[in-house]
Amino acid sequence: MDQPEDTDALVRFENITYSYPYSDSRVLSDVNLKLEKGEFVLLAGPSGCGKSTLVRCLNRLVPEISGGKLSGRVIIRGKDLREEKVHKLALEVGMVFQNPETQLFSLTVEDDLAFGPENLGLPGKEILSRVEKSLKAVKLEKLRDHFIFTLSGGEKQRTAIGGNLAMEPEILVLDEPTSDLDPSGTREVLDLLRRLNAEKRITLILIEHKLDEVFELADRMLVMDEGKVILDGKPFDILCREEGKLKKLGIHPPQLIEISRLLGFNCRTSSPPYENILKRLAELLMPSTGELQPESRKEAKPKIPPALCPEESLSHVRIEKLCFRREDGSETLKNVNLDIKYGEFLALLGHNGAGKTTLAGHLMRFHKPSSGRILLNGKNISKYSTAQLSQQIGYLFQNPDSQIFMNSVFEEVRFGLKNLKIPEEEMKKRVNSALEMMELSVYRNRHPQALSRGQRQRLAVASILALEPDLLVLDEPTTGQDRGHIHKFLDKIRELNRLGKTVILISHDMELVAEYAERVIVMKQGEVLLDGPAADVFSSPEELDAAGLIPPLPARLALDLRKQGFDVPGMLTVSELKSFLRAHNVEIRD
Ligand SMILES: Nc1ncnc2c1ncn2[C@@H]1O[C@H](COP(=O)(O)OP(=O)(O)OP(=O)(O)O)[C@@H](O)[C@H]1O
Ligand SMILES: Nc1ncnc2c1ncn2[C@@H]1O[C@H](COP(=O)(O)OP(=O)(O)OP(=O)(O)O)[C@@H](O)[C@H]1O
Repeated sequence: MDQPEDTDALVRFENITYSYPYSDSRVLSDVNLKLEKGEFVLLAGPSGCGKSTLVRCLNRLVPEISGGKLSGRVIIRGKDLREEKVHKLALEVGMVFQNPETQLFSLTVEDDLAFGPENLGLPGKEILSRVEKSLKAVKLEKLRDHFIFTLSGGEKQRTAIGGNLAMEPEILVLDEPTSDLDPSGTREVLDLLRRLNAEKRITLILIEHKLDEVFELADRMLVMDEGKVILDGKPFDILCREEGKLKKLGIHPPQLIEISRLLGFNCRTSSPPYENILKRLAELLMPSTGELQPESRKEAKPKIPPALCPEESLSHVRIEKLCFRREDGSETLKNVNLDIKYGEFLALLGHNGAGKTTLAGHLMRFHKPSSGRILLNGKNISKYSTAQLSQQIGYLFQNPDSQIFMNSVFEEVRFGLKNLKIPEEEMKKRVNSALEMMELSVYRNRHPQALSRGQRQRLAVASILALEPDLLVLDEPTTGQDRGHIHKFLDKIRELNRLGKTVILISHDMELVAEYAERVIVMKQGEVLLDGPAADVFSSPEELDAAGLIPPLPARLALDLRKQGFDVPGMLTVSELKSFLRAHNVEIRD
C-alpha cells in the first residue's frame, strides 16, 4: 500500500534495498529514513557498510551509473527520483566524493569552481561572485590560477568542496571531506559547513570515520552496519549510550567524550567545555601532587632541524641538503636534512602543501633533487631506478587508486611479488597472509574497483606488506578506514617496526601519530620546522599552530596543567592520561 505523502520531510528513503551488478548480496537492506530540511546529519559506520552507496542514491548515481538492482524509492521534496534526470539531480544535490580527483575536470582551480554555476546557466556576474565566495571559503585564493594537476592532496580536496559550495545546493553530501586536510584546514572546512547549515539551512549529510571534530556540529547521527541503519539519534546520546556497540563496529568515541566520562561528567546531551575539563583535572590532581610546583616544570624542547650525524653507517635513510625546485620556479623543498635510523617509527606532519609527499617521493626517485642527495643504506640513490628502489621500499600512495591496476584483489597483491621473482608457493603464502591481515580474503576474486574506498586502501597496504620491505613509506594510509581497521593495521605496522622495519608515516591524524610514532618531523613550507620525540613535538603548540597542526587533546591538557604549575609529564593518549591519573590515586570512571 502506498504511504501517504509526507510533505514535511525534505528527503525520504523508502524501503531501499540494493545489490551491485553480478552480486546477490544486499549492500543496502530495507533502509527507511526521513531527513528534514536544514538537518546536519552525521553518517558513520564501518568501512564497507554501505554509506557511500546509500548517499549515491540521492543523485541516482546508484543505480543509474553503478547498475545493479534497486528497489524502494527515494523522494526529495515530494518528487520520486525515478522520474528525475540524473544530470538535473547532480545540480540539486551537491556531492563531495571521497576521492577528490574523480570530480575535478577543469584546468585550473578557478575554472573548476566556475564549472557548476556555468552549468546552472547563471549570469556571468553571479558566477564570478560565487567563485570568489567559494575561493575565500576554502582558502584557495592564492592558488586560483594553479593547474589542478599541480595541487597537493589537501588542496584538491578543498577545490572539490569549493566547487560544490559554488553551486549552493539545497542538499550537500560530503563523503569524508576532511580526510586529506590538515587539522586547521579541517576546522576551517567544518566551520564553513556549520555556517552554511545555520545561515543558509543547507541540509548536510556528512560521512566520517573520525568523529572528534564533527560530533558536536551534527544535529543527528546515523550509524550503519551491513547495509542497515542501526542507530539514529542525537550524537551525544548515541556516543554515550551505545559505546560498546560502536566499539564493536570499529567506531571509537571522540577523545573529548572519553576524557569527560573518565572525569565523571555527564555527556548525554553535551560535552563540557575544554576549560571545565582542565579545571576538573586540576582539582583532582591538587591533593595528590600537593602544592603547585612551578620550578619543577619540565618544558620539553623539541630539536629544531638536527645537525647531520657523522656516522653514516647507522642511518637507514640520510637526506642531505635536499632542495627541490619545480619547473615553475617554486621551491617545494628547501635544504632538508634528515637522518633516519634503522627501525625508527617516524611520522611526517605538516600543513597541506608543506612538501611531505614531495619529500617522500624523492625516496622513490619520483622526483630528482635540484641539489643535495639521499643515501639509502649508505648508498646514494641517484644510481637506482624507481623499480630497483621499490624492492627495498614499500611505498603507499596517498590515493590508493594510483597503485591499483590489476583485475582482481588476489592478482593485485601477487603482482609485486611476481616482479621479485619469488617462488609460486611462497608467493601464494604471502598473498594469503597479507589479505588475511587486511581482512580482504573474502574479496580475493573481486575486481578492486568493486571495493569500497576503505577496502581499496587496505588492498594497497596488503600489496606492500606482502613485499616485506625494510622501509615502509605510508602516505596517509588511514583515510577511508574506520578506527577498528586503522588500529589493527597500525598495530601490525608497529609489530613489523619492532621486528626492525623502518616506518615513515605521513598523516594528518594527530591522535594516531601520538599513539604510534616515536619521532615526529613537522614540515612547513618545504622546510623541517620541528624534529624530535613525539612527546616533545606535541609540547610545542605555537610551532605546531604555525604549521597548521593541533596537538591531541591529552597533550593539550598536559601542557595547560604544566602551565598551571603541575608536574605532569607530556601525555599523548587517553590511556597515558588514565595511567597517570591512576598512578596519582585519582578516582576515574573506567
Ligand atoms: N561496484 C561494486 N560492485 C560490487 N560491490 C561493490 C561495488 N562497490 C562497492 N561494493 C561493495 O559494497 C559494500 C558497500 O560499499 P560502500 O562504498 O557503500 O561502503 P562504505 O560504507 O562507504 O565504505 P568506506 O567507509 O570504506 O568508504 C562494500 O562491501 C563494497 O565492497
Ligand atoms: N606537479 C606539480 N607542479 C607544481 N607544483 C606542484 C606539483 N605537485 C605538487 N606541487 C606543489 O608542491 C607543494 C607540495 O606538495 P606536496 O604534495 O608535497 O604537499 P603535502 O605536504 O604532501 O600536502 P598534502 O598534505 O596536501 O598532501 C604544494 O604546494 C603543491 O601545490
